[in-house]
Amino acid sequence: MPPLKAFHASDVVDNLMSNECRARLIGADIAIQGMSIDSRAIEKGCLFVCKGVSFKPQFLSMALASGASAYMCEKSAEEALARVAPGAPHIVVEDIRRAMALAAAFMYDHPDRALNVIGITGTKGKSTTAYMLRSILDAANMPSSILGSIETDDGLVRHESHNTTPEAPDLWRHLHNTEQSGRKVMVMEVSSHGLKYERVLGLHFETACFLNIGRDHISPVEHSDFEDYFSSKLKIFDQCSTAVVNIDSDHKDRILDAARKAQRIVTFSAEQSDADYTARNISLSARGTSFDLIAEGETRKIDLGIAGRFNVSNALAAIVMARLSGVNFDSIEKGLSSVRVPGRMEIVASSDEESLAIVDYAHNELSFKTLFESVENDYPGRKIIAVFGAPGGKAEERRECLPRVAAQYADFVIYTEEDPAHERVEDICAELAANTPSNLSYEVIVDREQAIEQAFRIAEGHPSVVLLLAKGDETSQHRGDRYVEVESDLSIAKRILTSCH
Ligand SMILES: CC(=O)N[C@H]1[C@@H](OP(=O)(O)OP(=O)(O)OC[C@H]2O[C@@H](n3ccc(=O)[nH]c3=O)[C@H](O)[C@@H]2O)O[C@H](CO)[C@@H](O)[C@@H]1O[C@H](C)C(=O)N[C@@H](C)C(=O)N[C@H](CCC(=O)O)C(=O)O
Ligand SMILES: Nc1ncnc2c1ncn2[C@@H]1O[C@H](COP(=O)(O)OP(=O)(O)OP(=O)(O)O)[C@@H](O)[C@H]1O
Repeated sequence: MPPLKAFHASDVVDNLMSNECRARLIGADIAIQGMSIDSRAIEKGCLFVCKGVSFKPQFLSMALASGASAYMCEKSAEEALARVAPGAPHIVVEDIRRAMALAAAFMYDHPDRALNVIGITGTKGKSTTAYMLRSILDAANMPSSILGSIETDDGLVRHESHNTTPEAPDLWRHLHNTEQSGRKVMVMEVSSHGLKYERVLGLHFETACFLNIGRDHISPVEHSDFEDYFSSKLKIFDQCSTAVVNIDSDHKDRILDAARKAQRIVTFSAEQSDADYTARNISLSARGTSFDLIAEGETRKIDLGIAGRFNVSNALAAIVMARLSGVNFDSIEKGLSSVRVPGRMEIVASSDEESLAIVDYAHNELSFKTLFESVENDYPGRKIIAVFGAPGGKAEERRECLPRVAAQYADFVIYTEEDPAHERVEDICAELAANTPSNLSYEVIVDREQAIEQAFRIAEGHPSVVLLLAKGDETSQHRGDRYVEVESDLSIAKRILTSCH
């Protein structure tokens, strides 16, 4: 691990107070180094943060036994925690989420000041755009870190991600690691939850990009309504130098209005000509897309190594952010032609191309509409068979809108498991079934592997496209409190199509 400065607990308190975050040190002014929010991953000498709806006092006992030097907690938890950790030095604060974010930025010494931090928000396309930008930066020999829903790679540590935007102490550690690894750029997806729950408080984005907005993540455990979801996302412009805005998005006037907080606004559009970066002559094929980029007074041909009309919009966003990072057009062309985004628009075909599967991450109304529309355009005359479900315990609106959108395009759907968490897959599928318009035929097969096999059986004998949706190349299902390992949709599709044809 790279060197990290040690502080005294009182330095942290002073820093919080200077940021208008009330804090009080109780006990010895002990040395602390680093910060942790998880008692199962404690580094010796760290400050342990006691927070969260399911926090238990025994996590604090575990953290101290594993070597944490001190802890931070809210006033309301102080008494209960002092009982399990008598005499342990601690910092008491009024708002733990704010305090942990500001303290982490301070203790990791604000690595964002030495980095080009690029934040991408929007309802759909964040991961895809991040991967496109990263592919361009690679082509330009500018290695970058990435934080997003697919993976976390900070130059020193690389693993699958848990959250799209990590909790603040993890975020600042990844920024610190990025700086230590010698990388100069951090490309990160910024979720509405990341913004709402202060995970990115204190972080400065050189560039903040707003891709689009649609209804999603509205449920008792997420956003209370669309306004809460949308206004959370708009907060990204409070902390950036340059705002990049897609003027094709719904609610574009409000987005542009919020973007005025930035020093500069750059716009892009795949549909209109009055943006700074636009696309013309879009030509789609099953395996990729090409278009003319009109920007900076010139026209250039761009070949995109990924299918789907909506990806032109993502590519434009990546191009703008690459230009703002000083990348030349040769590297942009090279990076975009070779891009692969795991689990997004991944096409698997049988040797005779008669059977075709698309593994994609579409799972809400906006992405369903764009994906189905794109498939209908790109594969005229083919039967469309879709396999999907809906997650347990969140985004419940999807159970109503996904069958409705599918019915406009698909010939047959199979409802199946998709991260049921604490609900029964049968119940979720029954809701999807009850919301299915009468013109769409469907079947419920709870086991996802069997559902996919059945989709290919139905497809046999007709030119068709089988859409395996919402899981991408994920290798786990969220069942109860556990993430159970399963074979990914991509792997199942490859296995079936290569063994049967
Ligand atoms: C409001 C918020 O930021 N919630 C996040 C937060 O939860 P929390 O603070 O309530 O913590 P908790 O899960 O109740 O656990 C309590 C604490 O005990 C600790 N713990 C737990 C077990 C143990 O043995 N020892 C221990 O120390 C945990 O590390 C945690 O700090 O910290 C947790 C651990 O880091 C996150 O999983 C959790 O995200 C919630 C559940 C979540 O996953 N939310 C989703 C909806 C989300 O954020 N999604 C967005 C993407 C969606 C979008 O596009 O907008 C995302 O950015 O991922
Ligand atoms: N610009 C876009 N507009 C609409 N739909 C899109 C767009 N880009 C991608 N999609 C669809 O959304 C799916 C998810 O894309 P991606 O993973 O890039 O989005 P995301 O914003 O990172 O999603 P999430 O928040 O769920 O992680 C894709 O598989 C595709 O079907």
